[in-house]
Amino acid sequence: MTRLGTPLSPSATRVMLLGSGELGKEVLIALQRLGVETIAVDRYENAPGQQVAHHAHTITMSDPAQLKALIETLKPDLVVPEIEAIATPMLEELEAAGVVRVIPTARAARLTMDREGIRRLAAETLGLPTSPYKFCDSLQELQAAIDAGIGYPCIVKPVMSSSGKGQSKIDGPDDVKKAWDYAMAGGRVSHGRVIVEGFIDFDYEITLLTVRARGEDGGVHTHFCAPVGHVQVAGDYVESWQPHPMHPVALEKAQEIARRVTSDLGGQGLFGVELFVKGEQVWFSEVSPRPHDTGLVTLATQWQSEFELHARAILGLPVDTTLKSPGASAVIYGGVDANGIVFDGVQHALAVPGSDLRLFGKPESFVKRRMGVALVHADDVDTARQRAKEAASRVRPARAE
Ligand SMILES: Nc1ncnc2c1ncn2[C@@H]1O[C@H](COP(=O)(O)OP(=O)(O)OP(=O)(O)O)[C@@H](O)[C@H]1O
Ligand SMILES: NCC(=O)N[C@@H]1O[C@H](COP(=O)([O-])[O-])[C@@H](O)[C@H]1O
Ligand SMILES: [Mg+2]
Repeated sequence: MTRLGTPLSPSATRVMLLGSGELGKEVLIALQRLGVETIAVDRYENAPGQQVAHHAHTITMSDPAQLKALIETLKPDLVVPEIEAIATPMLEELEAAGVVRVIPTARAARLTMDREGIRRLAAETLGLPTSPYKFCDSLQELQAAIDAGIGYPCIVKPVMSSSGKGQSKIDGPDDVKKAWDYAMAGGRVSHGRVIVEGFIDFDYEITLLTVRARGEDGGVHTHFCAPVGHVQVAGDYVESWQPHPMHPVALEKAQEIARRVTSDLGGQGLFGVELFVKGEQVWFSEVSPRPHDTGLVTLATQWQSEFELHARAILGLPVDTTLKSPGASAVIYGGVDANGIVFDGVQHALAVPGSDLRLFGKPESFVKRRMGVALVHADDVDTARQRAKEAASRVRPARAE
């Protein structure tokens, strides 16, 4: 049975987010609406989620000592990882000692923290179809892996990175050194290890948002959202839409892969299962044991967004993954390197029929930093995609005078 308390009182239900970017901000808002006392932690001050939580803390989350000290001092009921780069072995220790419950589990956070843990689990333990891959610790090993069978084209990624940071495609021998150097510069935590993956020539890719939530019978059940289609540029999502139509055989395979990987990771919460599809063939790519950036679209398309679903599932509450309307999202990049930027054109953007915006409030903008997103609901996905791109393009980030 779930009992929720009153925030800022001794009865409070207290939840700590580790990472408080745009995705965490929406989870925090969903928790706030249920009267949960929220603690937003990030690596820099005034992160988006810190601006809406009851409490804000800034630490190096990859430092086990700092993480332990904060959790032991604040003693939250739940710890909710929002990014990969966290000292997850410390979370496992604290969970094992009964100090805290980690969402979905500390083991899931550790396995998905780097590409090696989750890829070996999916491909080698669970036998799920994936691209061919190899892990390499040097340029020489990378070249050898390509020559020994991965071949061209292939994709190189730092083992610990996200949103395409440090990722590049290799089309031939001339690109190998460039890709290695780029990976070394782009990882979240310096780590001289990469994965090289054979290139999958997919028809389309989806995120299958999958929720493990407790039912009234007390058991944990798996629920699927309608497939989210998306377009990625340089490994970073720029556009997503829901629902993405799928051949029934491919959809069944996608759900089976998602069910198997999320059941193994266990616990309660929402997962973003990334899949590549070609005809009736489906490959597992990776999984986030938390809301997914491409799932921002659900703020416009579902009765319960992926953030509300996560909040409900982690609190042991029932969920409803029903679609409300077709819709789409389009990313707004910073376009400039500057602090405290301004956004012009918001009134024109919101004049697009069915549109909404999220401006995340990140204190510092970079040319390619995601600073906001346009959301649109419409009668069909094609219209929604056109309108979302139009709305996003009408927002013009600029340096403050
Ligand atoms: N083996 C592959 N074959 C073809 N395309 C790929 C492959 N691996 C990655 N991609 C493309 O690059 C995108 C980003 O890859 P991936 O999801 O592994 O990176 P990421 O940095 O973890 O991104 P995010 O954090 O946004 O999920 C994929 O969504 C896909 O479009
Ligand atoms: N693909 C993962 C993803 O989208 N994560 C989201 O981006 C934030 C980091 O943004 P930043 O790099 O701009 O600080 C994270 O905190 C999370 O909300
Ligand atoms: Mg991805």
